[in-house]
Amino acid sequence: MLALGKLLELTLAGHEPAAKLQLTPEGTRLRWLAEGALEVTPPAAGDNGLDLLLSAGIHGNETAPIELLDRLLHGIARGELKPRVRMLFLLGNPPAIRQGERYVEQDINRLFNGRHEMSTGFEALRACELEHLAATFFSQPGRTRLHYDLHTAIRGSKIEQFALYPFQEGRPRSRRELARLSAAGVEAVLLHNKSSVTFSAYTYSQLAAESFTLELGKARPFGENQQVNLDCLEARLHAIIEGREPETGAQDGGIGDLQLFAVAREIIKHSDGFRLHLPADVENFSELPVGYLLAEDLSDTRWVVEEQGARIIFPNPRVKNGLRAGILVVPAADAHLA
Ligand SMILES: O=C(O)CCC(=O)N[C@@H](CCC(=O)O)C(=O)O
Ligand SMILES: [Zn+2]
Repeated sequence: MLALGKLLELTLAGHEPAAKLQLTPEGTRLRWLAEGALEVTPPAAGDNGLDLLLSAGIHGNETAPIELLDRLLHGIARGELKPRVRMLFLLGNPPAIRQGERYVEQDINRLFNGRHEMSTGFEALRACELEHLAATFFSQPGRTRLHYDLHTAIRGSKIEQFALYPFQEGRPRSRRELARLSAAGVEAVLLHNKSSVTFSAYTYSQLAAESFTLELGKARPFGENQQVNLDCLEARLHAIIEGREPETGAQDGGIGDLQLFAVAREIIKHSDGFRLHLPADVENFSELPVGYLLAEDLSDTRWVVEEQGARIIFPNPRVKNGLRAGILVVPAADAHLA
């Protein structure tokens, strides 16, 4: 196997490879760009015009997606997986991955879309570097751009695998991409309704990629991900990478059984007085009845459920003040698909 295929090993060891460029016998080029960053370029004759960015480890303790990228890269570096797409592999927060923590000083996934400029510390610098790496990768005109930012969640979920679709004013959601996600085993998609500071929001709004945050199960340490079943996604990624993706049914409008949700409200923690009235082990997509007192904060702020069919995702009272402590979602009435 080509040594550059061992991006995860290099990153865990904090090593810079001596040789930055390597070729497989078929002519696929692997180029190390920075810590945790590797570009894969197929032979020109086989290139099908897709630029695919796969990122994981934006949160350092979400290891199943990191292991998935590691398997894909090993396959490419061994010549078993033969890419027909340009690819950029990014391991988002190497120090946090080494420590097995979500982040070290601050959550990188709150520092994109320029937010890093208002902050300090290495995570702000890394967010800036990741933006540049993605912008350079997606700078070639006339190509199709796709970004999957792979995560696992802090808690269990009633819907195991789901995606979050960023928002940009006036831009319709892609039926084709939703069908592709459905075929990859994703069961639900949450449609954001405002711009955001996540990595997928940045590549979607600034780099014109089709971008998604994928939540693939519950976060566990390296080697303990037997319960996270990535078989369906992995098979679909193999097919995308090798340019042999079966028809998704999107042409006849089909997105299968994919459930679509809209953001009703984001719950923001404003102070240390914030109290979330949910059991510690509540699962994502748990339904909440109308009238339920979800949270309270200083100055008599009360978050009471008003929406029929509301469900909670990502409840987390431990976030820093000013950040999102949960999202209330409802079934999407109008998805505006193209
Ligand atoms: O499990 C949780 O509470 C958080 C899971 C997580 O990290 N989710 C992402 C979603 C990003 C998005 O809204 O697209 C995040 O919060 O960064
Ligand atoms: Zn995450």
